[in-house]
Amino acid sequence: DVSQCSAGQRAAAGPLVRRYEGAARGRGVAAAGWRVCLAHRFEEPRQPYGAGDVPFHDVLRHIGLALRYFRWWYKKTRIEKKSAFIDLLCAVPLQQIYGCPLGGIGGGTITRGWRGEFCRWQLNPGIYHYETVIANQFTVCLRCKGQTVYQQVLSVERPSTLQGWNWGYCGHYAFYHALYPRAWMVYELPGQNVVLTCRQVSPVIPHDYKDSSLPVGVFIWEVENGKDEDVDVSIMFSLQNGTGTKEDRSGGHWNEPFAFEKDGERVAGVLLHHCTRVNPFTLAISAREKAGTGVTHLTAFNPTGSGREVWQDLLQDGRLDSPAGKSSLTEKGEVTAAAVCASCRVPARGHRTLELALAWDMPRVYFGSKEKLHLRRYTRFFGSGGDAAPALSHHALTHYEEWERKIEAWQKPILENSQLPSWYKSALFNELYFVTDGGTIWVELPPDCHAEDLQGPAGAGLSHLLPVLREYGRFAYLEGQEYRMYNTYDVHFYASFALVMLWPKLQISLQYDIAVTVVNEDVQPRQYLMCGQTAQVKLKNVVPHDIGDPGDEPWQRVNAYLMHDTADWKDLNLKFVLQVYRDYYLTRDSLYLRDMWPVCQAVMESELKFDMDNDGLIENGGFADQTYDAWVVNGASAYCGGLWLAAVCVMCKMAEVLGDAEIQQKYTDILSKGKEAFERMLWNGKYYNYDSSGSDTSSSIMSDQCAGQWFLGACGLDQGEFEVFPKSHVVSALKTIFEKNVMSFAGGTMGAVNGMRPDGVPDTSSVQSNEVWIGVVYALAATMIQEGLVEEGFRTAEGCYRTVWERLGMAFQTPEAYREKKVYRSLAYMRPLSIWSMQLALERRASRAPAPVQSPQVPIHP
Ligand SMILES: CC(C)CCC[C@@H](C)[C@H]1CC[C@H]2[C@@H]3CC=C4C[C@@H](O[C@@H]5O[C@H](CO)[C@@H](O)[C@H](O)[C@H]5O)CC[C@]4(C)[C@H]3CC[C@]12C
Repeated sequence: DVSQCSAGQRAAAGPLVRRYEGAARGRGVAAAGWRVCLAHRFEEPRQPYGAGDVPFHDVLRHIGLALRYFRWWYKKTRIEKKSAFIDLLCAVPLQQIYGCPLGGIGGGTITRGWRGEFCRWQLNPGIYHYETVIANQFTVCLRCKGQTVYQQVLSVERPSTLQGWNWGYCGHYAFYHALYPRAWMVYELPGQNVVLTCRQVSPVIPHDYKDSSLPVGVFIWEVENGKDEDVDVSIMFSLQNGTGTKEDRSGGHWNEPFAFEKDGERVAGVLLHHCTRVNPFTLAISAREKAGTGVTHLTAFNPTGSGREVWQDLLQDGRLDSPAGKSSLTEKGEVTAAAVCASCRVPARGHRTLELALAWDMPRVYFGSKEKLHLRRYTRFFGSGGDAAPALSHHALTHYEEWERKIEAWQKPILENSQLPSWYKSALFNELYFVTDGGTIWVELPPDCHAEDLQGPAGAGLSHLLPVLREYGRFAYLEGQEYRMYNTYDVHFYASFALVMLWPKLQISLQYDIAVTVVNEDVQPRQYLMCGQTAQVKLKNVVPHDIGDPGDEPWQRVNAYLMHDTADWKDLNLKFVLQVYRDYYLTRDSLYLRDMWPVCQAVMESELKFDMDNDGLIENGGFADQTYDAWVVNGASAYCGGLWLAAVCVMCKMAEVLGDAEIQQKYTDILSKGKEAFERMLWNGKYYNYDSSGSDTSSSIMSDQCAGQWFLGACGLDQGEFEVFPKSHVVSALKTIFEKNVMSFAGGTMGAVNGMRPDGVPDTSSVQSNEVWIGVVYALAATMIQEGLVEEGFRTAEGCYRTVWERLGMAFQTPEAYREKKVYRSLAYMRPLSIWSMQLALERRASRAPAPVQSPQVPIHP
């Protein structure tokens, strides 16, 4: 039966389905997730942060930076004709259209919008373009008693090309539902009594290091026939050869039909060979053939014309012509497309399934500099010859059920926990999109690679570097789609929870890569834009800001960021040490701990020089020397001082585990001095002051002041002999943040503002104190949960989720920051993955024991 839903159920489904006029609920659609009617409009206009939004005092303060940046930007973009790693002058405009991306980890991603469009592309690693390719569509054809009764492109668009197609599906009769890595689209076909549910599945499976790397997505079409007669149903999937850029017209592209049979399973479709000079690739559209399901194709058609020949072909008999042989090569200026069609008969009042897939094979990739060839992770399973698309398609269509079983087993305990709010379930899984759609790249180590090649001239002495990278490859993801730096480390600190909890080996591999860069240097001098001073790119024994720009040669040349000389940043080294212990605590990988131990000691030695007065506490340098890179800190500070004490604490713990008594004593002494100094200099009776400089804003309430405690709590080092920050102080600080930064800001509906003055007015002393950072808010919520302020934690985080996903239409592009009004900054950002630390906190509360990452999740009772 075609399942129906009532108006009440519609209302319960969320605020974005108010315009839904259909009655269908679809088939197998998850209960929790992000749901939106295809007729929805996001009303609130928001803009990227621009020069016009900078208050006068900031203009004066940053005038030097602005001039230096402009000079650098002009040389980069206009003279060298390259793109800037952060383009402050051409921000990506906000489009409130995105849905779940397709594809596994590190093989590139193709994002579909919630209206079904194919609109965001990342095939060249780390490089995005935002283009809706109009020919990429699903079209349905219904036939009764040998006559076509209905044929419709399942798109609400009315484009100027392909005018021979029937566009303009009425969005009021369909909804989209995302629960990453799956999404559903439910279409009621007006006047037909037929409901289509398209389930989109990508292979993103925790603790899986094979199928999770595959560049594929599957579309399972559930067809429910509510009629009293049989219906022949066809779903046609059309795709342009390319990604919507000018390269689609560069000539030399061609298509060919294919069929692939293995283990008695056959898939058929069309390969679209995209023959560019750099990073050529093949797209494949296909469908699974089975008893009662026919698969037909059209090898090539012109997607810029009327498309009438395609339309008529399908209309005639619900099938495509299926010519044999290859298409000719496209001429310069010409674009080509192909289509595959799966058809079956659905009995009266019955149900059938059609399975289609999209795969893309770009096995060998160059980054912008084109210096080194990299092989993607999936090539170890499917080869690097560029001919894997048929096998990938076959694998996807014959394994998606297994993927779904694994995804369900992973998500079920969380989804079924009635004590968790529904928005949280959506946020937790949907924010995970960034693991794949963060410009992510996952590559193999070249087979002839030696430890010396990796460790650089200094040699890191990391005994397990080679085995780890050989087995699990190298992983990198961007700070943000607009902030094009890989593995930005001060931000990864927050996001790393998702990785260590779900793909711990990728976190370990990433950490090895960072460890290698620590012991190496890059003596090239360059000018830093914030202060204008010149210094070398990378100093020895410090953690880099990032692992490089995909527009250049990441891993080879680190520190793409040139706003500040981050050798003087106070947080990076500490964040490395904290992650090492957190990873060890969650994975129990003692080989990793042993390898990282000398690196931790080296970076802590570097850090010790920031304790100028030898009181056991580091001081900030009077510039924005940490992740809040436009918010000046001077003297002892709650953020960096807190991280420092937490790092010193884990040094003691690691020394204890490794039996290094001398180091343990050294850091125990520092810790006892430092704790005393921290309390004396920063505690004001209610919370920790922003810094100890005594400036006008020293007493600001920073939402992230408990970051050190957050990490200690996550690795079970927050009580007993390891208590660093007095419990009563932590709780008081969190309550103050909740009262001031959360509840006194935007009526408590937008999360926590970064900096609040004690009188309840946001701290406007810098461009960042006045922002809400979504990733910081999720981390803050986790800290609250850890400390027993569970309701406050959920309330705090909910504000961000509702603002981003429901009010501002920023689904699948959660930004770094927004302000109370008008602006946001840096779309599709890494930091919000920190929501997984909320999950860790909940699991810890439920079990009151360390949650080993390999075991199934326990039910949560917040
Ligand atoms: C005279 C002009 C009209 C005045 C112009 C003022 C502008 C120059 C500045 C106003 C806002 C500044 C930007 C704010 C944020 C930035 C982000 C930063 O990169 C990353 O940011 C993360 C924090 O969000 C940080 O944790 C990461 O480590 C960083 O990689 C880069 C600088 C900047 C873009 C900053 C630049 C100057 C302004 C635009």
